[in-house]
Amino acid sequence: MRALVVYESQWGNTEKVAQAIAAELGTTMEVEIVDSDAAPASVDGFDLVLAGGPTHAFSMTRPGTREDAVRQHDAPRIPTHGIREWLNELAPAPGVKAATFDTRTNAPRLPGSAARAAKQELKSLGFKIVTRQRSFHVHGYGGPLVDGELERAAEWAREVATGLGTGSSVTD
Ligand SMILES: Cc1cc2nc3c(=O)[nH]c(=O)nc-3n(C[C@H](O)[C@H](O)[C@H](O)COP(=O)(O)O)c2cc1C
Repeated sequence: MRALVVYESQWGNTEKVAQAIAAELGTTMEVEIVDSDAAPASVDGFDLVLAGGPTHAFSMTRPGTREDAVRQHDAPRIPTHGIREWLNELAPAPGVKAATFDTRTNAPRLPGSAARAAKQELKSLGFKIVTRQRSFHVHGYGGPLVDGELERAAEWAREVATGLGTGSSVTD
């Protein structure tokens, strides 16, 4: 079993969550973790794909929201290719297993989720969603992560690994 974890991150919170997920999956399978800017255009050779990014304006980031993060909130880095752009260019992969995650601000609690939007894109590319998407919370916009979120990330990764064996797919 080979897994690919693709993440996008401006302050590093989603990156930390992705690393916790990759480390947990790595106890039972081979895992590659890449930034969305460096993610491959095809997932050939992978059996499982996990994609995660920050929630911006109730969904996946866009170039404009990433610029706002830098200009208005002093984010230290700006991806040129977020998860949205990566998915837009990704080759279809019928039957490849997948799940999505995101980070969101803890206060105020807002509706919408990058993970939900990314899941819909993966489904339309033929991926089989094996576990319900999961959100992890940060303080404010820049973080840090709320206490316990990295443990929740590892727990979610164990759920994903367990879901691989059941053969069922998640539809909502
Ligand atoms: C322009 C912008 C829009 C945002 N919109 C939302 C939102 O709609 N809902 C939410 O929960 N958090 C929102 N956030 C907070 C981000 O989700 C938060 O910055 C992110 O989780 C940090 O992750 P990172 O360190 O990986 O970049 C927004 C942040 C920015 C900069």
